[in-house]
Amino acid sequence: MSDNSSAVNSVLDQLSAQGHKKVVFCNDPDTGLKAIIAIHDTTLGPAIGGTRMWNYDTEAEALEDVLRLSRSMTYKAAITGINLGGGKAVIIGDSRKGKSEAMMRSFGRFIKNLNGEFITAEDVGTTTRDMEYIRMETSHVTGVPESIGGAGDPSPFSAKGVYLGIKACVKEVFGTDMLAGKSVVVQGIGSVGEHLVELLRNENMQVYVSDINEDRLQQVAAKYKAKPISADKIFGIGADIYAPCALGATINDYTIDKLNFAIIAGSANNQLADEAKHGKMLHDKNILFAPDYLINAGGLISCYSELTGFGKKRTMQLTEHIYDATRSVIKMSKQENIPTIIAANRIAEQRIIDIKKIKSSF
Ligand SMILES: NC(=O)c1ccc[n+]([C@@H]2O[C@H](COP(=O)([O-])OP(=O)(O)OC[C@H]3O[C@@H](n4cnc5c(N)ncnc54)[C@H](O)[C@@H]3O)[C@@H](O)[C@H]2O)c1
Repeated sequence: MSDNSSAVNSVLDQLSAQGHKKVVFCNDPDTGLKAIIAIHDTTLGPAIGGTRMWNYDTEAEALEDVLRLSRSMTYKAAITGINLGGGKAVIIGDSRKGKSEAMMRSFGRFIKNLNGEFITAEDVGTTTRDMEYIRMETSHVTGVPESIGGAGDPSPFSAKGVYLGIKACVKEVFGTDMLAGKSVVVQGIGSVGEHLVELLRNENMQVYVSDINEDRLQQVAAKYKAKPISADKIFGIGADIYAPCALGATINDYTIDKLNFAIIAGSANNQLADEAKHGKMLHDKNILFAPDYLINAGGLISCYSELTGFGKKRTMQLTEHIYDATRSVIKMSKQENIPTIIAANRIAEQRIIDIKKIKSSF
């Protein structure tokens, strides 16, 4: 028998390192499903997190991604003031070729077996249709279409939160939250990016847009009178704000010295390749970073509303808190001379500590 103990230890070590509660590996040869569900923390409520389908090169890469993303969900829910914990799921495979109803329903059964400890939603590589398939097997799924009782597409709420986060940062840097005349580069004009461009153009901002999908780039640029720029020009442009709305880790060892912006505020999850290192470098360079998990929480709030039965009005009210929450993070960062991401983490962690206390008191 081969000795797998070091591999097992290394997975458990990874869980311990970031404080994860549980990881479930899902394997269904009949449908080709290979997935990992990570539950980071459930102090505040059941763990919620999207299901991402991605063609990871290795299982180790998939595990690393799901652990990182599930931890962010804990912080996002905590700082937003909602009663949910953090989780995430990844399905390993090509979402354009490898998906089927049977696979999604099989995945739904794995979620069902967690008895409500994990609730999922749409993410990169999955659609509302996939959520409908999961719903056929379990009620522990949100972001299903409005036609079957869900809250529908969360991206307008995500964009609204990012817009409010930008406003809070502009207030700090320029002394007023008027956006007119300020310049912004929006990287990635998909579901969230397009809504954001609309909100920013409505305020007469000078908006540069970039997307690897050339047709979409030209279409969105023309629709909102934004300026299209190629992906490799992003860091050459000097603008007031950089709004990463594509994939994560765009602030890394290679890009950090090229950043010519006063503010970074966008929807992409995990924008800092190394949270501690790059958060500190931005702080030292006097670039104001709006913590991604805070300002992109509108989508999570929409899912929470779906679970609790709130309507769109209440969802928007909760999303509007993102402005004040961002201001609080900036205030703490200044007072304690710490990076904004560290300030946000402390506020989120404090809420979890406080709620843990009241849970043990009765
Ligand atoms: N949809 C939501 O409500 C929501 C909520 C929170 C966080 N987010 C995060 O925000 C980001 C955008 O989400 P979305 O739903 O708009 O995704 P999406 O898939 O609809 O859009 C992403 C866009 O980015 C483009 N893109 C990819 N790589 C690029 C690159 N290198 N340069 C420029 N463009 C690139 C894609 O072509 C696409 O148009 C993701 O990181 C997502 O995890 C989304």
